[in-house]
Amino acid sequence: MLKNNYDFIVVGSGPAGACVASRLASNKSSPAILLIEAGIARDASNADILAERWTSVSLFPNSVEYHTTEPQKWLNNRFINYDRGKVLGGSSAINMCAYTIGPKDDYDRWAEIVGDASYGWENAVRIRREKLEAFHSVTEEEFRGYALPDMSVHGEHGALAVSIPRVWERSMITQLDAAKVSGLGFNLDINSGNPLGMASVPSTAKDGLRVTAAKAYLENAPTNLTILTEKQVVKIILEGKRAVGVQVASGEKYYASKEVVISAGAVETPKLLMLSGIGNASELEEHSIELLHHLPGVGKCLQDHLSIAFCWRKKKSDVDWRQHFSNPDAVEQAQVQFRENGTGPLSLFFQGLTMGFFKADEVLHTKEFEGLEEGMKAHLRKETVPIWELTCHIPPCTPGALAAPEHDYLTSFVFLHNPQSRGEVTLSSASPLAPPRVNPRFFSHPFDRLCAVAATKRALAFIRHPSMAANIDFAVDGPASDCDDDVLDYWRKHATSTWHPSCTVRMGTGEDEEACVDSDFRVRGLQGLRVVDLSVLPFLLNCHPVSIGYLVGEIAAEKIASDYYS
Ligand SMILES: Cc1cc2nc3c(=O)[nH]c(=O)nc-3n(C[C@H](O)[C@H](O)[C@H](O)COP(=O)(O)OP(=O)(O)OC[C@H]3O[C@@H](n4cnc5c(N)ncnc54)[C@H](O)[C@@H]3O)c2cc1C
Repeated sequence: MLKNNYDFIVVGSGPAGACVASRLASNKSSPAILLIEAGIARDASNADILAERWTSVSLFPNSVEYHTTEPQKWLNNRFINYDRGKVLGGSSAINMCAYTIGPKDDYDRWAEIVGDASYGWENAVRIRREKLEAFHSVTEEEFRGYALPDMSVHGEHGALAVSIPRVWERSMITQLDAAKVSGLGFNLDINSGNPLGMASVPSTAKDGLRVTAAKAYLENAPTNLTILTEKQVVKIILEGKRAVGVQVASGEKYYASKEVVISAGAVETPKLLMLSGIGNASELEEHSIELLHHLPGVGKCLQDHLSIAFCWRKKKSDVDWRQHFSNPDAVEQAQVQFRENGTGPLSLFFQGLTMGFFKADEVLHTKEFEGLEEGMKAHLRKETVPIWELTCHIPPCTPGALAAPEHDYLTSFVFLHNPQSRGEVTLSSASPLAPPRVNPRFFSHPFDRLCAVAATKRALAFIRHPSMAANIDFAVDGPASDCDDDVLDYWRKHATSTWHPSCTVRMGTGEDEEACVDSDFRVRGLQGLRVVDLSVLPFLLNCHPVSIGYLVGEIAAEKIASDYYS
């Protein structure tokens, strides 16, 4: 029978929560850990095939919390998709499996902002080498000139499988060769600490199968780790200024003699804190929630990466997957073959992506740049810090391409890094089952708009370079012209979130009035309560951040263990 008392309770089983729960449970003192997840425990053996990573949100509807933002004023008042994983493993079970860690300068900035070397590049490398990564590089000889992982910064025996494809698709090679000759820049290892240049990006996968946080950390859980699924935590129970347990929607209460750790993600964590009476006094008052602890920064400072897709019709096909995926019988056969012996089309398609991070120094000589605070300006000038990202090896997803699926397309995404727009997560009601209001205020900052124009022009210049243009017939979806107004108009009409919400329960020093947790993840002013997920980032790192979720989990587990068991 399920007991009610534990040493630690962890709420949410995404990359950060699964990692912290599993690492604490493995401590030699064998503490009793309860991990509570609102979503289902999806069978890891079902169709988690990497080649089908694009369809995970539609393939597993019962693993998704469907959501949109508030209307985005600077994006023509559009509602932007804000889905999240609601399943064991969190969003790692529905994401696109791109594994990037970002620039080393970001880590050192994080350490500097919060005054704690644990977050610096050196320690991040130690954790990835010793605990986190199980790097598989099985690339066949003929492709090795395109990827050479720097194994001095990667781990080989950690919890999370990270892989580079065995065989690379033709169109990826075209894109990487073009990056080499066009001046865009090429990178043999996007995760070396310097992400600048086009590269083949590794995946959180092994042998062509997605690896979720649940697979990496929760399979074969020790008996002192109890995992409860389909239980939504609706309240953190406080006794005075100490967290002592949680209550779930069905009414049961669970108690933690040591600590409660909230890892519900950057949207749900601030919501849960506010529902529990921890947040900005005036906002709680608006919803008649009793204020137990005034913490003004809860839900503030939301950051995310804005992105946009462009599409061109190709003259001739240089991909093999279009015909495959448009034939349902072939898809079914390939699934059977892949499940039987891991071979066939599904072992070849979309095993890798071409992706690169880039600077755009023209934005450094503008009034928008001059308007930024000095620390940010200095950071943007650092050697490894990008302004934008280009991803190319993507199936057609824009309206023009979807309307004529019988053709081959080049689809590219441009992402904005170092976003300056700041949003917030607020309550829509005091009911725990009501979705929160999410307002990223995308594109509200002039610097983001400036960078969108610069990034688009640079991306278009790459596609127009003869090495890429040789196979382009005409543009299908993109700005009407290269002039700034048309580029901005295209972004306003079509830009989307990259589903990288972060920074809503920000880590910081005592001088930062809106900082909610200290660098040991402790909620300021309370005992027995930590937040461990992407909410705590002081700024959104310039990468796809699942890697940072795992890193945060590993760092928190070390800190908590050292407080209780060293
Ligand atoms: C569609 C999509 C594609 C993405 N693609 C990529 C990619 O290719 N590469 C990359 O690096 N990143 C990607 N991301 C982002 C990445 O997956 C997330 O940044 C990462 O999973 C965040 O980790 P987390 O631990 O902070 O939270 P989450 O992964 O959000 O996990 C939080 C967990 O807490 C649970 N929970 C929430 N509230 C409660 C509650 N009240 N009680 C109990 N449980 C609760 C949720 O159900 C969820 O399982 C993508 C995200 C999405 C949605």
